[in-house]
Amino acid sequence: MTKKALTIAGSDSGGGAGIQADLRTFSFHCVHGMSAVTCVTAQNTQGVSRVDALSPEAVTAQVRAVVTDIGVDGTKTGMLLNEGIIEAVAEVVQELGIYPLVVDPVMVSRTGAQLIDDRAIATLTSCLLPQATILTPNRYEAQILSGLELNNLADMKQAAQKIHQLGSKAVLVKGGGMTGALKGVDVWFDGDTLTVFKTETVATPHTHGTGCTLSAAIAAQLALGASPSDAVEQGKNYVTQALHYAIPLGQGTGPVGHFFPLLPDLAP
Ligand SMILES: Nc1ncnc2c1ncn2[C@@H]1O[C@H](COP(=O)(O)OP(=O)(O)O)[C@@H](O)[C@H]1O
Ligand SMILES: Cc1ncc(COP(=O)(O)OP(=O)(O)O)c(N)n1
Repeated sequence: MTKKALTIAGSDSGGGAGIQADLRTFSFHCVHGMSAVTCVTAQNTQGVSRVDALSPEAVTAQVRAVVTDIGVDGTKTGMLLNEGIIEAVAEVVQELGIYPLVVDPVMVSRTGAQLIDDRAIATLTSCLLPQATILTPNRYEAQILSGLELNNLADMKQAAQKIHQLGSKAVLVKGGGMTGALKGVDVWFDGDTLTVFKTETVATPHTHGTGCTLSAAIAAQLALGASPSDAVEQGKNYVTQALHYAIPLGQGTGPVGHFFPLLPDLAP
């Protein structure tokens, strides 16, 4: 039977991140992909120039429409943008019980710029994080959530354990924003086991969409029935492959190659 996955996230007009990356990732995994759009970004490989939010009601209407008719085997959230959308998403997730749930707490860009305001961060932390099967903060998001500075592996491990206390079942602190040998090293904590997930560091400047792609791949694996830690391991392998086939589009940071078996290897 066809498995179904839902992304609740923003649109990236450049096609590298957001719902565009999520739906490609779901397709790669042969999972039927559905979307509830939260906001529309005017974005390319060089950055985001404008963001328009949908109303919270428009977001939850999309979720209800697909859940009540088609059903959902795995859900992920991405860019939720503001307090109203976060509150509405947290409520509808709980009401409809659309778990397993991967929460990618999109708050800070790769360059360290804060994308949502402090009230939205507080609401995300109190309402949505405790519902997450797996929470996937990047380096900067993990710094905000843990109150720690992340400079080495010991810091990442400590942050994962501290963030776990916020209530998610498991936490994956992602290392794409770390430097040197730690770039691409992720740390997992589920309240019991502390695991370091490492593939290899891919030497490409074209890393746009890695976080969205990873959380979508994990949601797809969960929808297919994988355990949370197996879903992360598979998802990480997928992102690493997609990075090897990253596509040098535009003037800035190009997207990862979601359909790498069909693509030429363009890595330097
Ligand atoms: N250059 C790289 N080589 C290998 N893995 C990477 C690289 N950059 C990012 N990753 C991996 O991509 C995934 C997404 O992490 P990250 O880029 O930190 O997230 P975000 O896009 O949310 O900032 C993680 O598994 C991370 O380790
Ligand atoms: C619409 C939208 N959602 C999320 C992001 C962030 O993408 P992500 O894969 O987490 O990471 P970067 O590509 O920004 O490193 C986005 N840019 N747009």
